[in-house]
Formats: sequence, structure tokens, C-alpha cells
Amino acid sequence: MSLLDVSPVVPVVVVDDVARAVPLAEALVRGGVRIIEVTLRTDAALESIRRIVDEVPDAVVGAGTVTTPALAAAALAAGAKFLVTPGTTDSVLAAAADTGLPVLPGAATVSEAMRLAELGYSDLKFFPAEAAGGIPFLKSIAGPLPTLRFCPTGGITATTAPTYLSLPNVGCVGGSWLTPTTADPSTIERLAREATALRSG
Ligand SMILES: O=C(O)C(=O)C[C@H](O)[C@H](O)COP(=O)(O)O
Repeated sequence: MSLLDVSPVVPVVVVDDVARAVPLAEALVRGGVRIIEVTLRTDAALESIRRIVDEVPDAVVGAGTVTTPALAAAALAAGAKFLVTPGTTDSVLAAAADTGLPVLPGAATVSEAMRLAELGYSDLKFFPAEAAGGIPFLKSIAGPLPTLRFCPTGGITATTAPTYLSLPNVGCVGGSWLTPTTADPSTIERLAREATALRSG
């Protein structure tokens, strides 16, 4: 199964406090969202991935913000089940592929998307979605690039997600709105439940 088909919404999580990781992942799973992208932007990120892997077996946790080859290797060592890159350089893509994990590589332009297609990637992250053209961009490229599917991420909200999800070249959307840094587990569970209902939207 493609990463794009696990959940209509992929929560993009920034964890500042390792102690928050497991309760947050449990709340997402209770709300029906099993996939979690932990961004490697904080010191707590790798240990958070480790703990979620160990303690929340129903979660499928991956690493986001994979911007260097070293981060790809570190994410694999921490137990990440997939990798997401915001953009794609040769070295990051090679290191990500070397891990053997599923990779969702980032693209923001037609040329970047075509290059990734040439390399065999048909499921891409479209980042930063809203800033790089959003829904009109995705509609425009569906004609010339019909084999590509996207997970748009960046600036998407619960309000705009349904329109993205209605596009034929969108498999899921990513966003941080499910896991606000101050939210308690019951709020995250509710936001997750609302997100799972979006597939039909
Ligand atoms: O860190 C990465 O790897 C990224 O690609 C960035 C994130 O996907 C976006 O920051 C999430 O966007 P928001 O939902 O607007 O907060």
C-alpha cells in the first residue's frame, strides 16, 4: 500500500518534549489516524520516534524534514517506517533510498516532479503546497503529468483539506493542524476523528 493511501490526512508533528510523543500518538490512533510524520526539527524528534515505535504498535511512524543524508540514516536507526523530504537533492534522495524505507520525496515545481518521475517516484509530497500554487497548481499539472499523485503539505487546514482531497491527483494531505503544540490528547483525538471523515469530502 502506498503511503498516500493510509490516511486522508498525514499529521505533521513537531515534538518539543519527548514525554509528549506517546500520548500524542495514542490520541491520533484512537481518533483513527495511524500514520504520523515526526519532523526531525527538534532535539526530541528521534527519541520520540523510538518511543512511538516501542509503545504504540498500531501507529505507523515516519520521519519528516529529512534534509540531509545523516538524518535519513538516523531516522532508520530510530525505527522510522518511512521518510518524507520537503525538497529533493541528489544526496538526500540517495541516502533515503539506501535506507530501504518507503520515501515520499518533496517537489514544488513541474521540473522537480518530472525529475522524480524519471527516477521512479510516482507518489510525491507537494511542498509548500499553498505557497507554491495550491489547488490551481495541482489541477494544472494533472493533464501533463497524469501518473503522479501528491500529498500536498504546507498551509493546508481542516477547511481547505476537502477540496485538495477531491482532486484526482491527490492521495492525502499533510498538516500540522491535528497536533497543535498546546493541545491535550482529547483534542488531538477529536481532530484526528474529524480528519478521518474527510476522505469522502
Ligand atoms: O518539515 C517538513 O519536512 C516540511 O515539509 C514542512 C511541513 O510539512 C509543514 O511545515 C507542515 O505545514 P503546516 O501544516 O502548514 O504546518
